[in-house]
Amino acid sequence: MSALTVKDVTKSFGAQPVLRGVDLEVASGALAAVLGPSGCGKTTLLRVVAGFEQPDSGSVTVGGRQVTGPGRAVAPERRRVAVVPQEGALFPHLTVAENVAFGLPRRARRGARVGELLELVGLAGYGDRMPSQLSGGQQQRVAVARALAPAPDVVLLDEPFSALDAALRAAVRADVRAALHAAGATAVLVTHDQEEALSTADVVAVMRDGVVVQSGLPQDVYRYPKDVDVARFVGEAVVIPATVRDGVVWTPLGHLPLTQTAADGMGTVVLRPEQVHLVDPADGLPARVVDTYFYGHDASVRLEVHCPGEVRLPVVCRTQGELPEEQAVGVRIVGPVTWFPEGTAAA
Ligand SMILES: Nc1ncnc2c1ncn2[C@@H]1O[C@H](COP(=O)(O)OP(=O)(O)OP(=O)(O)O)[C@@H](O)[C@H]1O
Repeated sequence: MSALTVKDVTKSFGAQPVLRGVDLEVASGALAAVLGPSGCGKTTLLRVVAGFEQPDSGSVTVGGRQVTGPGRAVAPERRRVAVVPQEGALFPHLTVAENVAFGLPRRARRGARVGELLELVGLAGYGDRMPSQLSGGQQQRVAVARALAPAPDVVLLDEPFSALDAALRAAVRADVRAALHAAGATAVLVTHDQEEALSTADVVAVMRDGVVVQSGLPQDVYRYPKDVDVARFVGEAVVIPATVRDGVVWTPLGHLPLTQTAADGMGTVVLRPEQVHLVDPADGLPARVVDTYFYGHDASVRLEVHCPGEVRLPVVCRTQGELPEEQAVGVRIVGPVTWFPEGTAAA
């Protein structure tokens, strides 16, 4: 069953259309990421779901009850929707326990629930501290505990990790995800960080220019992007001109297997850097190293492949360490590539 359904929601600010028919469905208990570039309308969508903003048209259903629709606007506090803002926004003059209890009905504030929630977010024993005595990551966990306190139907998280430094972000992300799952909560996480969306969410909805252009499992969105823009947005993409003849795709890198069947015509194929394997120069297409970007866990190496017919093609691969510039290598493409016929492949 779906805990949240957004149907054809539109919203303009003055003459500027910001949401242009958003559809989104989140299954009960799932963590969905809404992923999109800055300004595509993510926060506005969240505000519409929370009830802070009334859309021009469309509907929002939470836990089977329509909360926004034609002639219908349930007040934010009556929606059973909780919001975790970018920076926790804890009450500075209340203790951690009091902050969490704030989300509970008055009669439940003295019971065991606050302790359970703090344990859920890994902060058992922190109840008497003041927010100023906590790290940024701990404050975000308290904000999540407070949001979960009234057992809302849906928790909305607006870029909740963006203020944390890189090392802390991954750990807090994992803990928050575990806490949401342990609580059985349905959640929507808004982010412009593709790695965060792919690694944290059960489903990813990619948003662009006020619409959800593709949603699905993180693996599917990454492997089978709907167009070249989505491919580029959810990860590094190698984009190559191609032609399909008799159902077979031809590229400057040779004949490559496709993820789907294709009608004859011109277009492009997209593959991922991890599909570009380095082999002995004698065993693959000849290439030379242009430069390397070192990321610690791996490195991204830009190559120029020397294809038949004097064609020079830029591709990217992943390696464990740097390679010297100008080094001669061989290249082999492994696994199927995604085909976009001309006209569908937004550049
Ligand atoms: N209250 C408002 N009045 C006028 N324009 C607004 C208002 N709220 C948002 N906008 C505009 O709507 C557009 C989308 O904003 P929104 O905050 O939803 O995008 P976003 O995808 O969340 O971006 P970011 O990742 O930068 O937060 C922006 O151009 C923004 O300036």
